[in-house]
Amino acid sequence: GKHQWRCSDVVFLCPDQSTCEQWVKAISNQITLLTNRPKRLLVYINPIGGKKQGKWIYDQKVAPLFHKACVSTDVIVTERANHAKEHLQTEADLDKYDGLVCVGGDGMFSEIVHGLVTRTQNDNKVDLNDPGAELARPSLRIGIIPAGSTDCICFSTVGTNDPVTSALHIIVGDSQPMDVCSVHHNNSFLRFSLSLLGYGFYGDVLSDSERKRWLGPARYDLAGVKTFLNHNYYEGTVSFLPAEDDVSSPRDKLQCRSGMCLPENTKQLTSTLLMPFSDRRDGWKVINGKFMAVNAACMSCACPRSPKGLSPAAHLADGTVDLILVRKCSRIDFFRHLLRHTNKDDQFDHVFVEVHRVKKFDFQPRNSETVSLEDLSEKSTFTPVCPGPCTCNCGSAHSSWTCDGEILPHIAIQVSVQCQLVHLFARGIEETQEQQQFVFEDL
Ligand SMILES: Nc1ncnc2c1ncn2[C@@H]1O[C@H](COP(=O)(O)OP(=O)(O)OP(=O)(O)O)[C@@H](O)[C@H]1O
Ligand SMILES: CCCCCCCCCCCCC/C=C/[C@@H](O)[C@H](CO)NC(=O)CCCCC
Ligand SMILES: [Ca+2]
Repeated sequence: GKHQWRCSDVVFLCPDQSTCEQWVKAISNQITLLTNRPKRLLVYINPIGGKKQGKWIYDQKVAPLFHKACVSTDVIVTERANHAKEHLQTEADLDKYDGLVCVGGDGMFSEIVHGLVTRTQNDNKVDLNDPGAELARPSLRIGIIPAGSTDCICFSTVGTNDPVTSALHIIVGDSQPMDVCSVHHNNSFLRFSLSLLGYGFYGDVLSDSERKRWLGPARYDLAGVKTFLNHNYYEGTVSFLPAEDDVSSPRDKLQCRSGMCLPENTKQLTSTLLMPFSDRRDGWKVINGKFMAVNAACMSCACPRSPKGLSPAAHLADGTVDLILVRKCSRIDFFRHLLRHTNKDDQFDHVFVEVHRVKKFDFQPRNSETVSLEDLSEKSTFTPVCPGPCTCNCGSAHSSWTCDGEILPHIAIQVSVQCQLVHLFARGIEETQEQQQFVFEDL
């Protein structure tokens, strides 16, 4: 139930020893033929993510299953932030392995992706700072054993945050491609975004929650309430290149399910993404405004706190990102909007919310071409939305971007979807027949 997988024993009875040996041999031979199954894995464990249970979860729930399935492992328990990323980037002998395993949350998974993708670009002499470069795809798949606070990437790709389920998807060698957004500031690469890139509300929640890391997962709730009460809005310009196919839309209520987002279903998308960089302004749309939040979700961002996610119909590997613009509104309206993330109501059905399915977008804060966080820390260059005392709670002129839980050092950014850049040991969220029927009736 609820997308959870469990191990089950099957007992075969046979009349004599030699038949038994024949069966064992035949079964082993068949398993060897399953080339999708990984045999050697490199495992990174973040011992301090989430409730600090990463090591325990791996040792108690995952390692015994790998052992049973004859999957050999090298395990690295990280000693500091960026340990896993640097190890992958420079040291790890990747030819020895069939895949990587990340035991931790979204932040740890982001480290692994950054390490692996950077290593792949270096090996292929691709310049990450060039926003128009075609990135090389890593050959190793990544498995996520959820042990963080939000674990939204695991939840959105498997349907549950359960270490045993994730371990079994790794063992059977599932494969799910995944879109990644690259984020640049002018011609310098900042980061990849794998789940939520958020300015305004989520940027403020994350900035505040980083100061409360000692609180564990509860830090997000406390920072969320504080940010909600501050009720800040921010001015800026969003320019975007809409995804031109009209077959899908962020409001079509068609959730991404197992088998939908596979390379064979989305071949045409990868080719349209490789347009020359110089043509990039054709077909772009520009929106100026005062925003409570500018969010970009390249997958649904479903998590236990919001089971249908930030953009329920976003697809895992369709080469697009859903850009959600929440304009300045009253506190009660914003509360209604937030609340709809937690129930079945449509969070986009408000006059102050619009959502676009896009391939690329830029954000430029008002009154600034090159604002960086260093600039913001200097009072002299600080430009408030409302000069002098005001009653609008504008607080400060600029928010910051959160990128999978990390704060970006720049506010003016350019974002571009890298279609199916990485592959996970997952198969997307599986659906029961009743659930399919329900979606059909809804449509
Ligand atoms: N040994 C370590 N000591 C300190 N920090 C670490 C260590 N290993 C990894 N990290 C950092 O910890 C950060 C948070 O980890 P992780 O994502 O696993 O947990 P979380 O923040 O609780 O969960 P989530 O990202 O799902 O909210 C990561 O960004 C990672 O860079
Ligand atoms: C009235 C009730 C209001 C409830 C509103 C709930 C809305 C929840 C949407 C959550 C979307 C999470 C997307 C995941 C982002 C992760 O990459 C990031 C790092 O782990 N976590 C957060 O940003 C943590 C973000 C936490 C935000 C509160
Ligand atoms: Ca997508």
